[in-house]
Order: sequence, then structure tokens, then C-alpha cells
Amino acid sequence: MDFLLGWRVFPLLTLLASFLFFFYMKTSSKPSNSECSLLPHDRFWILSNNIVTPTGVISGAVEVRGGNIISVVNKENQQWKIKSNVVDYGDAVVMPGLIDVHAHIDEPGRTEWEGFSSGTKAAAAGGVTTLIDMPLNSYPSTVSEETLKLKVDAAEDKIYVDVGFWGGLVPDNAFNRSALEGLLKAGVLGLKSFMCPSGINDFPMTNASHIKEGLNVLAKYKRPLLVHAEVELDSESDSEASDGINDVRSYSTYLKTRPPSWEAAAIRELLAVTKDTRTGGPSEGSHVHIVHLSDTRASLDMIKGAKSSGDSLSVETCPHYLAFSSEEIQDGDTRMKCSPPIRDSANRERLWDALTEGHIDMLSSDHSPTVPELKRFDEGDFLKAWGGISSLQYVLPVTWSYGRKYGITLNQLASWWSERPAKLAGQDLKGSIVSGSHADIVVWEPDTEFELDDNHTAYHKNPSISAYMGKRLSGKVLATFVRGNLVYKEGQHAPVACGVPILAK
Ligand SMILES: NC(=O)N[C@H]1NC(=O)NC1=O
Ligand SMILES: [Zn+2]
Ligand SMILES: [Zn+2]
Repeated sequence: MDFLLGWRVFPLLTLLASFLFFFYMKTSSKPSNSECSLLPHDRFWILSNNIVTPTGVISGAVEVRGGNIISVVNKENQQWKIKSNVVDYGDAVVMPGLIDVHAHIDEPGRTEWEGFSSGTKAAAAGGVTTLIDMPLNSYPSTVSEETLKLKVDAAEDKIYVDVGFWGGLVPDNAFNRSALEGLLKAGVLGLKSFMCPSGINDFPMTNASHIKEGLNVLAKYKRPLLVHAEVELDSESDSEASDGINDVRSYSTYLKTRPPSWEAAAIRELLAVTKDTRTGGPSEGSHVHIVHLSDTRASLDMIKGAKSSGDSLSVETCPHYLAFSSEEIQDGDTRMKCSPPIRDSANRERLWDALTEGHIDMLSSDHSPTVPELKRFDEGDFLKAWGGISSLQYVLPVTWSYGRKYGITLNQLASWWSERPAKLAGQDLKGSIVSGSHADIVVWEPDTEFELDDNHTAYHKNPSISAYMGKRLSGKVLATFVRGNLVYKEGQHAPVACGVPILAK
């Protein structure tokens, strides 16, 4: 009897065993959490004599558990001394990880320009713990629920830092409320539009009425609209340049084709609409953010005026406008071509003033790379070359290296690169070293210098096109933590990419 029963049960057991085996194989092929981090602890203490908190720089410890900061204590508090799992960074600076609200990751569609893996590896190596991807330069552009899904799918398992997405406001969807709501409900953190041709065919420009409509929809979701504020005006230099009177290898030829009046005119037009964002206005709850301001003459005063009238308005500039000036750009050096263009050194000084005085709210990379062929180094033609600066991995050392002579502080860096960008992107749990926040942290040495030469490891695609190649910078990133995972440590990334896509709810 027992013998017979055994023979009946045996095939069932074999079936069960093979089922269990396949189940095990399937789950064990997924990376275990420990591969997300170069530090094998869930709970640990980060020690430093220079921890940048919203209330000042302290000497002490940051306690991390389950990816969050659970306490921040002064050195006098001896609690951490009896703990294990302590990483002591000595005098290195422990700062909130940078949040780059303006990066073009060109996957899918133009992954040879920049991809999720390469771009987020560069971000991690540069201390950027979150980046928000622009809706153009990838193909297709992120202008609908469906195209957002393509982005999120492309990012899966490839991102080393957290990545959010802006959606595009284009003429096609601007008057289609349900399409825009679909895109917002699918999780874009806000919208982005251009007031001049974007250089990308499937991302056409918008006018003030498109923007007005967009703001009205954004108000319901309390999300921002980011605007590239330049409008094309006729200028005499256009015809001169195309007639060959000016040398196309000379930066001044390009500069004349995009004068400050283009920015000023766009901002004037835009500010007629941002009135809607005021308390009691038809689009209260929405917000307008002007990307990459270059002009400080007419534009800046208008922005100051609108802010003081109660418009919900903010503005960013980028490290390349703070680091370079038009006078120093060499003939044919199209790495420096971007729009709006880098202007003269007097303008650069005024940008620094505006930033340190608080009129410019934050910084972003506008990392907008391409392939070397499109930078047209052979001809050095500023009019034909792709406009966009490649910089993602270097924004922290660049801001610091060029800002030191203006006496910038670590708290200002944290405010421009983390706290205010977190607010713009609606990321309450990011951007500050405080208890309850995500443990998104960069550890770096302000005084360590390095050369961007052939020995330097760049992680983004096509490093030769970066505007900073050949420069000597100070401020070396030692370690980058994303939600408690040590994702980068001195030339090494975590084995598995465990950044997450950030989708608004
Ligand atoms: N399409 C695109 O990335 N354009 C960007 N490049 C640049 O220099 N300014 C921009 O807006
Ligand atoms: Zn732009
Ligand atoms: Zn851009």
C-alpha cells in the first residue's frame, strides 16, 4: 500500500520540485538589493566635519536607514561613536546630491547622442543624484502619454540615479485638454515649451496663446511650465552672416545672430501670460520657470518686476554662462555653441551678481550633447554646428571652480543645485540633508584639483565635445549616494543600476 502510494506521489513531487526550481531561477536572476550599492549596509552613519544642512554647515553625522536620512546630529552628540557601519569622510563636504532639472537624455531615438546608462553614470560620477529629462532630442519627443511610456520603458534597469521627466507643450497638444491631462496623469513633473524653433522637427514652437492654455491645465495639477525664452526677430546680421560677409568660424558671427533682444522680447511676451499664475488669477497653482537665462540687461529687470508683482515665476542659468565669455571663444570652437549664446564678460559678471543676490533662483546643466560630426569640428562653422553644451558630469566642480572668486558658499551651492530644483520638480523628499528626506548625498573635496585630459574618465557619450575638456577644475567627487545606495565611489559604479523613474501622482 505505502509502496503504491509512493509511486503515485513521486511524479507529483518531481513536478513540484521542478516548479520550485524554475521559480527560484526566475527570482534569483533579478539583482539582489546589495548589488545596487557599493556599501553593504541598510543602516549606516556618514561622518564629516562639513555637512551642509539647511541651517548651516555642521560637523557631525548623518544617519541613514532604508534609503532615508533618519537623523542628522552634531559632533557633540556622541551617539554615533558607539555604532558600527560608520563611514568617516573627515573634512570632505557632505552635501545634498545635485538635482539637475534640465538634462537632455536622448534615448530612445538618438541614443548615440546620450543614453540613460551613460548619462546617469555621468550624473552619478558628478554628484547629481536626480535628473529631470527634457522632452526633446530623443525620438519621438515626449509629448503624449504613449511617448512618455517609451521613455520610461527605455530607462528601465539602466538608470544609476533617479530620473523624472518633463513633457512637451507643443501646438498639437496645447489646445487639447484631455491629451495634456493624459500626459500629466501619466506622471510628467511639468511641461516644457519653446518660443523659437527648437532645432528638433517633432518639437515645434509655441506662442503665448499655447502657453496660456498650457498653464490653465497645469494649474489643476500644480505643476510648472519650463520655457525656452527666445523669439526670432529679424536682424541685419542674419543676412550679413549668410552673405558670407562675416566669418562663420568666428564666434562673434554666431553671437550677432541671436542678440539679447531675442531673450528680452520672449520674456516680455511671456510675462503678459504669467500674470495668470498670481493668487486669484485664472491659472493660480501653475508656475513658469525660465530656462537657461543668458541676457542680464533688459531680461533680468523684467523678471524681477514680475516676481515682485506676485507672478509665480523662477529662473535658472547654467554653468557655461557663468564660466565662459564670448571674448575668449576661439575661432571654430563649436563646443561652445549653445542657445541663447554665451555673451560678453560684463554680462557674465552680472549673471554672477544676479545669482548671488537671489534674482536667479537656481542652476541646471542644460546638458544637450550630440555626436562630434554634428559639431562640425572640421569646418568649425558656428552657424551650421549643433547648438548644445555637454557638461553633465562637471557641473559641480565647474560651479565651484568658477564661483570661488565670487565668494560663493556651500549653502548657496546646495540651494542653487538641490533645494530650489527639488521644489521646482515637486520633490519634497529630496534636495536637503534633513531627517525624513531621501539619503541623496554627494561627498566631495573642494580643494582637490583635476585635469580634464585624456587620463580623465568621462562617462557621458562623446566626451570630446564637452566644453570643459582641457580645463583644470577643483572639486572632486568622492562618493554619491542615491536613496542610501552608494552608486558611485572614486571611479566605480554600483554593479546594478537601481535608480528609479520619478512619476508624479
Ligand atoms: N534642442 C536643444 O537641446 N536645444 C538646446 N541647446 C541649446 O544650446 N539650447 C537649447 O535650448
Ligand atoms: Zn533651451
Ligand atoms: Zn535644453
